[in-house]
Parts: sequence; C-alpha cells; structure tokens
Amino acid sequence: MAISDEQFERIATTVITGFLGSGKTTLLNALLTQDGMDNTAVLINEFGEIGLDHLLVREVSEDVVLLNSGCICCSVRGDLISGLRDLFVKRTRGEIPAFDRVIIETTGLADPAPILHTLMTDPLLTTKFRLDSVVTTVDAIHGSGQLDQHPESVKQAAVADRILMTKSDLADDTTRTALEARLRALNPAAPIYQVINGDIAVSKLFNAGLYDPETKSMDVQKWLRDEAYDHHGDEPHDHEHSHDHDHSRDDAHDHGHDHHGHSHDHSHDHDVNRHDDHIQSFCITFDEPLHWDAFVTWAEIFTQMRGESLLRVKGILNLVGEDAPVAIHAVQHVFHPPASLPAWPSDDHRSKIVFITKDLGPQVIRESLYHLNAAVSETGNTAPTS
Ligand SMILES: Nc1nc2c(ncn2[C@@H]2O[C@H](COP(=O)(O)OP(=O)(O)OP(=O)(O)O)[C@@H](O)[C@H]2O)c(=O)[nH]1
Repeated sequence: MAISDEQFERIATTVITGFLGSGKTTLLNALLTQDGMDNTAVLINEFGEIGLDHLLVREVSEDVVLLNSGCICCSVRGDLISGLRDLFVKRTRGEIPAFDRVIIETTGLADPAPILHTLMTDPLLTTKFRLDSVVTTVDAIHGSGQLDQHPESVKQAAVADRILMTKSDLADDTTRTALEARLRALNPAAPIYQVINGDIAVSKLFNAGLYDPETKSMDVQKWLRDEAYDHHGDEPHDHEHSHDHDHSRDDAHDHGHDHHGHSHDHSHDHDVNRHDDHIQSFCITFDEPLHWDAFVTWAEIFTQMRGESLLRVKGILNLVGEDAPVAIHAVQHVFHPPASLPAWPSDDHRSKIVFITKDLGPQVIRESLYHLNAAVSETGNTAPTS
C-alpha cells in the first residue's frame, strides 16, 4: 500500500459530463485553444461538433488528430472505454505523442457512475489511468428544470469534483443563486464556477485527485474536502446535507442522536418526488481507530448489497496498529485499492469518510461500521462471520 511511482505515472483522467446542451462541447472547444493542453488527449464524440479545422496540425489517423496546442484529439464512435484503450495502444506504439492526461467528454444522457466504475475496474485502464476529476456542466437557465426531470442530471452534479454553471450570461442573479444553492446542497464539496462560453482556465478543472504529480505527494485535504460538510458547526461528528424524508426507507428515521452520540441529522422537508431529494452527502467521523478487517467486511457488504446507492465514497482511515492513515475511494460496487499515506495531514487523526449516496442515509452506514468494529475488537482482530 506504499505510494509507488507507478501511481503517479498513471495517466490523469478528467471526465466531463453534463446534461444535453449544457455546454460540454463549447467548454471543450474553448479548452482546446488554451496553452497548457500539450500532453493532453481529448476523447470526444464527433470531430465535426467541435470544428477543429483552424486548430489542426496534422491528422494522425481517421480518428485521431494533433492540434497546435499539442493536444491530441480522438473521436470515439460508441464505447468510450475501447476508445481509451485504442488511444493507449497508439501511445505505446509511438504513433501519437506520449500524453500524460486524458479528458473524456461523455454524452449528455450518460449516467456518469458506470463510466467511473469502468475506469476503476477495467484491468488495463486501472493500471494505466487514474481518475483525477469529474467536471459537470450545468445550464444556468435550464439546470433546475433538468434536475427536476432527469435523474441522470442529478447524479452528474452529485458526483462532480468541479461544477461549471454554464451560460451564466443568460440567467439573472436570482436564478443563478437558487441553482447554486441547490447544487451546493447536492454536492457540498465541489467548487462551483460560473462560466460563459466555456471560458475557464484548464488548471481549475484538473488535480482534484489524491495524487499531485507535480509535487509527487498526496494532498488529502484538497481531495477529501471534509470541511465542506461542516456547515452546521454545532456538532463535530456527523455532518449531512440531506434532502430525503422518505420514511419508507430503512434509515429514514435518522433524526438525531444515535446510540453512540455520533449523529446529528439536519434533514429538511422537501418534495420527496424531486430527484435530488434522493441524494445525500455526508461525512462520517470515527474517534476510535478502526480495525481494517471490520472496514473490509463493511465495504464488502455495502458494495454488494447497496452498491448502486454509493455514488461516491472517499475517506481517510485511522487503523488499529497503523501509524499512518490509509485513503479509501469507492464508486458504486467497487473500492479502489487503498493507499497508505506517508503521514497525517493535520493533528486531527480521526477517520473521516465522505459519502454521496442515493436513497441511503448516514445512520445505517455509521451503525453497521461501528458494530462491526466493536465485534472485531471483542474477538481480537478477526473479521466477524455474521
Ligand atoms: N449564451 C451562451 N450560450 C452558450 C454558452 N455555452 C454554450 N452555449 C450554447 O449552448 C448550446 C449548446 O452548447 P453545447 O456546447 O453544444 O452543449 P453540449 O453539452 O455539448 O450539447 P450536447 O452535445 O448536445 O449534449 C450551443 O448553442 C452553445 O453555443 C454560454 O456560456 N453562453
């Protein structure tokens, strides 16, 4: 679990997602002209949409072109993942420059979770690429209606590391402020940038991941951003942005103090039919060190039973018997291999796990992990069998 050079050498991957017509192509078009795009490969749906002629240096093959910014642009028909594999093969054969960053544009109706999931599970891709950031475009005018109508657009905003509110020139202050509040509630940690015609520095979109290749270090605080969940300020343990009062759910009665004094749930009443009312984001903190066996058992149970509800999970764990913390990261049914960090980023040595979930609240997660940990403590470091 040590930090190997191999982890830093993997190709940083940014996924651009956003609802139909929300400005993904406009954003890419603007990005492709910027300095700092050398060593970047961009996977898009159609060359024609972007209008590359004025940027073109040479055509490498029917599907791949080199632009004057140094960027390689690859048109993908169909499957993004096979497009990424092909690009990697061309790079290995020396047919295209050795890019060290990839930007993938998804189609507007895409649920981003399966794409992230594949990036984390495909045997070739996991060894060669690492997810750096998910950038989501949200239309300042139509975004709110799309969040109402389309569950994919809610997921796109919820899993983002960066949210770009596009067409902000067209929306008035009230509309933008209301949309921003809604996005902030869905996703407390992602910076929200107001953008006009895709005009944003590429650097703002990158390096949201755990690994900083420039310093060859891991920046946990920048990656986890657990302080973003700290908005209530009255209880240091469990901070939730919750919008779900569907009392039919297993954990819907998560109204406050649990048996362990670890919970304040500040849920608000909303219309339960709104798609974003099913999304919750919260940070769970454990004061006591966790047993690795207990965490693994918990992770196996939840990824198998509730994987579709775990949109994104990131955390830093204080483990029994380990001086240094361990970073964990999951999307739906898959946990990334854990990474041992060289040291704690601050004096706060508590385990903190940030969740973005669908129809899954903090109490069931917290209690199950708490009980598994207590069971392992009692039985002396052995994973419980039931
Ligand atoms: N006024 C204004 N128009 C914008 C802005 N960004 C995008 N547009 C326009 O919005 C329309 C849709 O933008 P696209 O970039 O094609 O959106 P997209 O997300 O790629 O669309 P799909 O590929 O269909 O999902 C185009 O007509 C753009 O010119 C903006 O910031 N301001």
